Amino acid sequence: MQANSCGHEWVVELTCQEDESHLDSALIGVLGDLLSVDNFAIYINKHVTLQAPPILINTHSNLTYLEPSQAQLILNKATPSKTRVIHTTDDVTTYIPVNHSDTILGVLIIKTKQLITDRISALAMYILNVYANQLWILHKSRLDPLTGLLNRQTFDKKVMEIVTGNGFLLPREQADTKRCWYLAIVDIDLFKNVNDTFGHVVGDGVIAQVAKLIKNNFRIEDYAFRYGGEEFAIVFQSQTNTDAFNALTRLRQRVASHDFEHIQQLTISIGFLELQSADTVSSIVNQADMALYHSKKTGRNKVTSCHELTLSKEVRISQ
Ligand SMILES: Nc1nc2c(ncn2[C@@H]2O[C@H](COP(=O)(O)OP(=O)(O)OP(=O)(O)O)[C@@H](O)[C@H]2O)c(=O)[nH]1
Repeated sequence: MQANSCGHEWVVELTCQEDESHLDSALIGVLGDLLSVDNFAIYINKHVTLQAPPILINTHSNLTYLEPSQAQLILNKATPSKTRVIHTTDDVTTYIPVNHSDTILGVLIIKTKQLITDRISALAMYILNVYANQLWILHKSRLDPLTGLLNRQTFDKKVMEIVTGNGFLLPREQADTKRCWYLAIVDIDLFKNVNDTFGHVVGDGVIAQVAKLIKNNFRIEDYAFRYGGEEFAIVFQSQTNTDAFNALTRLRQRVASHDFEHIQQLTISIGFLELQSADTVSSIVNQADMALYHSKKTGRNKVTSCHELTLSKEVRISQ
């Protein structure tokens, strides 16, 4: 796309994007037009507000692929709004930070035979600032204001991405160990009593506190959502159903032993299942809900695996 000297068309192209993957594609296109070379790579921290390593977004880049930890080292050396240039005998590498306010969200790496002009470098920085602002706005729009967890609207999309294998999956430390994705639905037990006894303000505080315990109990590459009023969804990776059960049991125990302000004790009930590639979002949620219902029905403060529930029903039917 051609743009006038101040890049007006490029800014419009970036700021009209409402979807993060489309925003990434728009940035790749704009930088391709601006730089007129294919030798560039864009590494972005997709978690935005969390300290997570940056990942490559233009995966067809001609540059040597950097592992997230290597890209992180480059990011650590970056200063907001300052370009860094390294000359070697064969070429010149230019590093341009992607920053929002004083936070560096990523880096653009350009390899050329000759130093790029100051105008191109300044325009690239300007485009990256616009991209970072738009990324920030999209990120904020995915969050629930009370808990800071991902909101309900983001849930279906993220689950679909994972089920179809199109999501941005951050690499795990032991990348060679196979892990599966699981979905858990978590519901606060007898929460109506909290509201009725202490009022909605205390109730809101309790919801925020449970959200914090959920966040602290899972990994940075897992996803936690506020699914409804006092209901949460966690999409996380585990090696086996038993590992998933244990992780959720740890959360259940942490909530049960947590000292909540005003209220004495609080428990949660959980239902979970492994995500399969043929599933639809509604069937996944239905199955998790069934397992959750079982936890509630059999006394609350429990974790039920959908898999175990199905097996035990089959055993009962066959008896
Ligand atoms: N404070 C507060 N309360 C909420 C919010 N959203 C939903 N609730 C309340 O959460 C309560 C949920 O109650 P129920 O669905 O009856 O379930 P429960 O009392 O938790 O009982 P069980 O789920 O059967 O253990 C209702 O009183 C809702 O008004 C919220 O955002 N803030």
